Amino acid sequence: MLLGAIADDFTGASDLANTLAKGGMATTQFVGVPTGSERYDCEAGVVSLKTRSIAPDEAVRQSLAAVDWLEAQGCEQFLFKYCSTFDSTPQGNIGPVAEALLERTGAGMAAVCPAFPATGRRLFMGHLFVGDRLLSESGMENHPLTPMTDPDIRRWLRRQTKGEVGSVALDVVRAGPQALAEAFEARRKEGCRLVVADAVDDEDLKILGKALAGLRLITGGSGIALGLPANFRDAGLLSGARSSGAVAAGPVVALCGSCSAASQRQVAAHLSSHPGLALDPEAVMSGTMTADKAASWVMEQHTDFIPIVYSTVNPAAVARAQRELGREKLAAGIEALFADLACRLADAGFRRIVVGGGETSGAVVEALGLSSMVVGDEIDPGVPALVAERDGALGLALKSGNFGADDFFAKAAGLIGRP
Ligand SMILES: Nc1ncnc2c1ncn2[C@@H]1O[C@H](COP(=O)(O)OP(=O)(O)O)[C@@H](O)[C@H]1O
Ligand SMILES: O=C(O)[C@@H](O)C(=O)COP(=O)(O)O
Repeated sequence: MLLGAIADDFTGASDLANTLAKGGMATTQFVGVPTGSERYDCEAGVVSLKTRSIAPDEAVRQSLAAVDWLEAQGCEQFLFKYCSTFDSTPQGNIGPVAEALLERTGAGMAAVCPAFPATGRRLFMGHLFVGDRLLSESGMENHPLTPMTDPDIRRWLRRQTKGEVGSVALDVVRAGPQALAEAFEARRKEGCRLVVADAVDDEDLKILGKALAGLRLITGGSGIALGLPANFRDAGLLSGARSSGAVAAGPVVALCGSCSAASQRQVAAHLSSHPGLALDPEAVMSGTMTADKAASWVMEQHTDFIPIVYSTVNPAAVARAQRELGREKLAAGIEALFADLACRLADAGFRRIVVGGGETSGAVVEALGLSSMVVGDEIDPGVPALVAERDGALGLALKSGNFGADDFFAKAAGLIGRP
């Protein structure tokens, strides 16, 4: 393993794994920190954690366990992947985890860059934009767990860190890899251990990647990885072999626990020509709707029609249900139903599962007891086809709430395996 990454959620891990695989690295996504002494022969390993919204101390503990394991696998460069909208609170977890990783890896300084231009996330003068809006006016200011009320990533990160935060502006990035590497070194000498770098398009990210060659630690969204495979290729370290998992073959189901604007559009588009079962939160919490009932409904459908089970509703309905049933309890109840449903269907012979939502994906993949997934072709920007081993090949797609075109569910079903 050459490059070891730690991602703070499962769909984010999948997003990063997609970038690395597209760049030509044989990539494996791990479910949590693997136990045991097995050595994996992939070129990039991405450990998926669920640390974005937990207590900072626990996020640090899990991230350090991940970096120790990756180092034991032979990695010499490490990447901490967080959300392209920098999802975090004034307490963390990006700053505390990044500082702990700096310490553990012995890195003198690490770049910070959430930019992901393909999905409209751009960083200019330290300010993060989503499309043509500042982050704090993009809807992310209303995020239920990590409201992003300040678009200045330098200022936001400074609130989370003990050490100084520096920055390099776009003109320095565009001066090229050499000048940029010198600017990073200058910031390090000034005492900055985390340095926020602007990036507006993919070329900027490729320059960044080149400037970061050989550094022990990098942090960012998946965009920061765009230029990294070329460093390993130029050093003659890549085999050029495509990761080839077995092909999943069998019935398919889609599960969506994401309520994002993109997921609402995708579920509505899917329902116009495919069967769907809506999970009513009250029915889930009272036990009127169970995984057993949902599984029976799925099994009654013709799987060629890609049935979808979803809890997706608009923000007003989410707020109402959270008020009445309790936000955390409800989230956990719905996640548990999806997790149980996925297991029942996989046990019943379903071989392809498309999941919408980061927390939902984490719950499903953990319940399925998968340990790793081989990363295949891209379905839509940021979402690859995955194949895992569970009594034979199991095809998966883990979609970040905000990602994917309107026809995502049908398209993914066709790309993660065959009937
Ligand atoms: N109808 C609903 N009302 C309230 N909460 C819901 C509803 N449907 C899903 N949830 C919860 O909302 C959260 C959605 O998060 P997630 O799966 O990460 O999606 P996203 O990637 O869009 O953030 C999950 O914890 C899920 O259980
Ligand atoms: O960087 C991104 O935007 C994604 O990779 C990501 O982390 C998405 O998180 P969720 O929207 O919570 O799925």
